Amino acid sequence: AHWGYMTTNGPSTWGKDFPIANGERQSPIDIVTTAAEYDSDVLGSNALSTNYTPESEVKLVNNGHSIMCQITKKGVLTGGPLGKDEYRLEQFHLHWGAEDNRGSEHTVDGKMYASELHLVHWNASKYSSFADAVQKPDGLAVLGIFITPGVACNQFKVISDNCGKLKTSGAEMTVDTTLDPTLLLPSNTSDYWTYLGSLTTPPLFESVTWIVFKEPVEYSKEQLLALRNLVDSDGNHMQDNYRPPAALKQRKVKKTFT
Ligand SMILES: C[C@@H](NC(=O)c1ccc(Cl)c(S(N)(=O)=O)c1)c1ccccc1O
Ligand SMILES: [Zn+2]
Repeated sequence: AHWGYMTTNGPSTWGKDFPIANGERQSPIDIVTTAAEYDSDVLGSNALSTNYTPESEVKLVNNGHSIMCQITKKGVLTGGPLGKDEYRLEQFHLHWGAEDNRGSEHTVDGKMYASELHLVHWNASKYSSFADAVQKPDGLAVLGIFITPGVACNQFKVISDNCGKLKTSGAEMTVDTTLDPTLLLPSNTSDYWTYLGSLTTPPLFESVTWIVFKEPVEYSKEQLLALRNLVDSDGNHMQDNYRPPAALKQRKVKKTFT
């Protein structure tokens, strides 16, 4: 049966088809803030920097597990734990709950946010494509942004306003409007946790340098409701499409703030 988030095919069953589910560097994790190590050279050497070109049209896909925006413009992430390597923005997507008290994949001292936005990048300094990079230990970098209910996020409107037209799995559409991924980031992009992990969805490859911002961004109740009305590949409401935290094992989480 296809993997998903239901009792019959959810995260606790993924190890059957994807044995790496019990690997040494799986994601997400619970971020224990007191155990994270301040690492000045992560901060010192060169600050994390994003240089995204705004999309001139927005390509949205209901991939049966999430709503995904495919990026066509050149967008570069570098610095911080990535050093000099340039990682190119490939897509972004989200994970969310059926209610506001759950939905994020990473947790902070056990606290779950209502949703989590993932901007997925691949190492264009070392590999030729996302597909080439996806299985390499330094192949991917993902920005994790916590979402909390509050005021509407204007830049996210192009996605939340079109969820109704992307109801079923496989639905795709191109919206003729601009979108600047920079405006999906929190205002403070200096304070983050970073650690070596994996894709949080099958095939769970251990190829991701995670960068999780401390500051959440706000989406309105209506924007969160729009996500919950999507339908997944089994015809159920796409809700609770988050993997719970995996074991930290022998890893250290670094932080850029004191
Ligand atoms: C659900 C979707 N997964 C991704 O596209 C995905 C890719 C890379 C990363 Cl790094 C992540 S994540 N969540 O770790 O940021 C998620 C998916 C998976 C398999 C087949 C089809 C499909 O659409
Ligand atoms: Zn994700």
